[in-house]
Amino acid sequence: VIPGWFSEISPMWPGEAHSLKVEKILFQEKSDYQNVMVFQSATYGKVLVLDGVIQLTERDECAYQEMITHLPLCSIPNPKKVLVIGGGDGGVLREVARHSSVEQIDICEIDGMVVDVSKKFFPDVAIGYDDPRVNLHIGDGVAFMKNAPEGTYDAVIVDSSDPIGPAQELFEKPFFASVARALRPGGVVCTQAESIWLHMHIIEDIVTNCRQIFKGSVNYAWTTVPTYPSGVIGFMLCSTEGPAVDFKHPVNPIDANESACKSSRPLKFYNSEIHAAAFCLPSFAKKVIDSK
Ligand SMILES: NCCCCCc1nc2ccccc2[nH]1
Repeated sequence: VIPGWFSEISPMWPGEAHSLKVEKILFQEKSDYQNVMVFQSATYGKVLVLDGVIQLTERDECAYQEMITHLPLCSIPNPKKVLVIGGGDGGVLREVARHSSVEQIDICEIDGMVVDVSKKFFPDVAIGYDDPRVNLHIGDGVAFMKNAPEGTYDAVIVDSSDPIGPAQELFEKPFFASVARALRPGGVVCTQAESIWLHMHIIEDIVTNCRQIFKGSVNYAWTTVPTYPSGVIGFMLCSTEGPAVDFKHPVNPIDANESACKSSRPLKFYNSEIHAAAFCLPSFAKKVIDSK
């Protein structure tokens, strides 16, 4: 360990470790579910770390939060009811709130400490909780999904950590089936779906499961996040049987400074061109994803 540096060592990326220079550790405690740490980095702002894995940094969180939210919500004409599973930092809520058609934003986060820590150390991310349309549930997203009435949501966003840890069940078939049931016909789901550089086997299994469960369209998109190992992270975009969804051509564009809630800042990353581009994949990934 190099003093003054945080190295992200994890079985999720064997043999490599992204490092950030640490100025000061601001918080470190064990919740009922995981180790929660916040540190001030030298060049990426404050950093949220769960069980030794970087979840977000102030400097580049926009790339992840904006893409995981607007890829699904800009793909359907009039999203009204949205559910977020995970996402306790509030960043996805901040992005969903930009859509004026949205009337109800439910969020189910298993670890209350993540919510409290985000509100204290990441106010520009946790600002999402200020929107009056938000209903926060602290609990297991798997159970929440099972209890959701059939056909409730226009969109579900699964902003989870990784299959190693509390989020494991959010990557399994029964959970995807419960999401499909809770979505209306032609509803959409967007899930955190790992890195094509590091996790092609995990992605292969997710695509196989999604194609069996979601009878609309199933697509993989990706974005660049410099502080995620391999510099990229992806998303599964699926729709249920019903009105066709063409993820690659946003029917409900959001422009750079549209924001339904007064307090949100202009978009830093997402735009309609990068929406379409996000679905263009390198051949080694296309071969696996398009063949399933
Ligand atoms: N809600 C935050 C999502 C990211 C969680 C941590 C993480 N960091 C990653 C880097 C590469 C591939 C998958 C990853 N998963």
